[in-house]
Amino acid sequence: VVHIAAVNKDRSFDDYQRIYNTIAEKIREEDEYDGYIGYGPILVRLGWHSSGTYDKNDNTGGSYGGTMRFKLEQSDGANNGLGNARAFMEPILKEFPWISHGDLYTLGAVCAVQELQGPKVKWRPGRVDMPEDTTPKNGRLPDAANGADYVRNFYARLNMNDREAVALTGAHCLGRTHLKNSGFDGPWGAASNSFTNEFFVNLLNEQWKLQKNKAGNMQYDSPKGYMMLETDYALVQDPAYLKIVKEFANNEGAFFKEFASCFQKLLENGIDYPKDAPTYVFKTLDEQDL
Ligand code: HEM
Ligand SMILES: Cc1nc2ccc(F)cn2c1N
Repeated sequence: VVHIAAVNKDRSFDDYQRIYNTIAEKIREEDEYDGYIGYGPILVRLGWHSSGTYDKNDNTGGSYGGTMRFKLEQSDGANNGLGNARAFMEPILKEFPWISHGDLYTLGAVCAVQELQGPKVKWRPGRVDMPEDTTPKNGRLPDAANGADYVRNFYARLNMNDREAVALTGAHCLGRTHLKNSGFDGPWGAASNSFTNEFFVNLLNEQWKLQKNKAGNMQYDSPKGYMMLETDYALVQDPAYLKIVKEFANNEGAFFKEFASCFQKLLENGIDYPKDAPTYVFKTLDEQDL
């Protein structure tokens, strides 16, 4: 499968910055969502899950075709709860009908990372909505009840190495788990809406106890009421991953640098960009004094 980015000469940086600002202002406005966590974390998850179906072996899946808009992909259990993120995006699609779903879902994720004080993430337009029959089969998104070998294998399918895998999982500094979505119990204590390296600091500093939660699923809980998935905890069980976790826990800049590059790579997996395709770095609302 080949997906060529469509270079739309009628649209400029300002058009996309306007969509960025609309999303960012809506995140700021609707701050009560999910116990005042806000929509940022779930917008990051929407962009990530739109892209996480990619398979480097046949170049299928990924963000290009915007197939997250179809009910088949939405019915994948791993996508439970993302309807709230899609509902958030409905009015944006109405106001800007010229943007593709793939571009909007990935732009929303970049906007959320930046507005939650994370690193600047480069973004390129050009994804083109594909028909329903191109939707990848369910089952490509990861399952939390696994260890390091599974995690390494899963990320290899997305063409991500150990450092990229650890950095990407660092997005679990945001938001929380929800029993009704995933069967994992999210603490209110550690849930956050600012992008930091705390995921790595907590992994190393908290005492973790593997136990069955009230839905009968295994998760790691800490005395402070924090939680980690088995796939999160795998990052301190595997010596190669552990080394990177320690680096990112002690150097937030190194984490930000790696996250910025591999999050863009994740959101662009499977897409061929012509050499005249533009690359955008959006300004935050704060940088525009908005
Ligand atoms: C092995 C890989 C991964 C697994 C098994 C996994 C699993 C999960 C699960 C079970 C939840 C809770 C969903 C809910 O109950 O609402 C969650 C939340 C989340 N995940 Fe992951 N995840 C993985 C990787 C990633 C990556 C690569 C990113 C982004 C770069 C990411 C971003 C998020 C965010 C932001 C949330 C919070 C969403 C919210 O607060 O509504 N995750 N993840
Ligand atoms: C704060 C926080 N956010 C998340 C998101 C997903 C997950 F699996 C764990 N998380 C934790 N501890």
